[in-house]
Amino acid sequence: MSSNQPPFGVLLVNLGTPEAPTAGAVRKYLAEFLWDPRVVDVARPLWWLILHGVILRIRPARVAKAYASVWRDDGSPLMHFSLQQQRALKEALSQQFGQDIPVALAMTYGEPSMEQAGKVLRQAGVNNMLVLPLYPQYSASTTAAVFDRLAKGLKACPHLPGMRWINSYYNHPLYIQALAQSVRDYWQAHGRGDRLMMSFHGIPQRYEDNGDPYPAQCRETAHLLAAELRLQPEQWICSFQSRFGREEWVKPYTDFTLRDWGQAKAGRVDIISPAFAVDCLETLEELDVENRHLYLEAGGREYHYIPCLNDREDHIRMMVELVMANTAGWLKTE
Ligand SMILES: C=CC1=C(C)c2cc3[nH]c(cc4nc(cc5[nH]c(cc1n2)c(C)c5CCC(=O)O)C(CCC(=O)O)=C4C)c(C)c3C=C
Ligand SMILES: [Fe+2]
Ligand SMILES: [Fe+2]
Repeated sequence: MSSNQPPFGVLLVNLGTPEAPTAGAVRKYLAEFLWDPRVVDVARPLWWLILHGVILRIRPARVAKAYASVWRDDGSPLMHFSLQQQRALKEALSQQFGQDIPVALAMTYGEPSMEQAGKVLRQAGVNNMLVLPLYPQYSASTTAAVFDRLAKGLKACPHLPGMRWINSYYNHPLYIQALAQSVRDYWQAHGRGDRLMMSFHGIPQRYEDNGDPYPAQCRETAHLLAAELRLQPEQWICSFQSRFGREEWVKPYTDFTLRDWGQAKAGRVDIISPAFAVDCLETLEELDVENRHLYLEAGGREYHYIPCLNDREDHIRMMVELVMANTAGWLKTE
């Protein structure tokens, strides 16, 4: 290993997002994302007909409008905050290790692709790579899809780097503490609600029945966060959002619960979404706009959305700890 060669590099991976808030770009994104059997497991010929014959003809125009309402200068919120996170982690790791640690960002669907990120790491001289999927809770539909896409991206690589992999961090003490601190910070600035809703992206109930541990890990994150905040059982709920299609998804549903609470004239609800490492369409549009209207129109009094951890210092600190714990033996001095 030459003296300026880094001991390892980090590959951060998130889901992917359209390149523009237009129907065409959203169609391209959804066509790739929703064709992955890890995401939708319906038999291929039937799913091809439904996807191309129905969904991709109708959904992109509606979803593009939602993206347009939250779009940023440098892309969608998911892209904007992921880039911020990548820069912050690189900076923090370089300070921690006293040398430059390359950190590349890839998306499972779209760009930057695994191939592009791999090139960045290769050019930086990386021989050992830690893969950190940005999903606190493991799901076959997200984390395993990263693995599939990474393997595909490495097919043409003659000399694979040493590789390690972080499967999940749903119960990591620093992750729970960062979530709790973000809630406390929010309460400090905006007052405190009567109930805290912890709303996670859902998956079909069938996926859990077939062994996907994601909902159980979400429930565990929620319990740990409630305990950290010393909440009583009636002060919090773990729910699931972002349903897609007609089959049953894991329950309770965020939107149905908010409607019921609104109709029961519940007071102030605070909502946080701990399944997402960064804010995205599903938080800034679905939770902060759509579900806010739903709750207030049903009769609820006040609704507050608490942002994702994004590039908060305690979030980045947790990532540094994850990296340190998973790169033992890769440092020159060890
Ligand atoms: C069967 C469909 C879907 C499954 C299963 C699913 C699981 C899942 N998704 C995330 C994280 C994100 N999903 C996002 C958007 C999104 N998700 C689906 C469908 C499924 N997700 C769709 C169709 C969309 C696109 C928007 C829409 O058409 O409604 C996003 C946001 C992307 C962005 O650009 O902002 C994220 C992030 C998780 C964590 C998860 C299961 C664990
Ligand atoms: Fe999703
Ligand atoms: Fe959504």
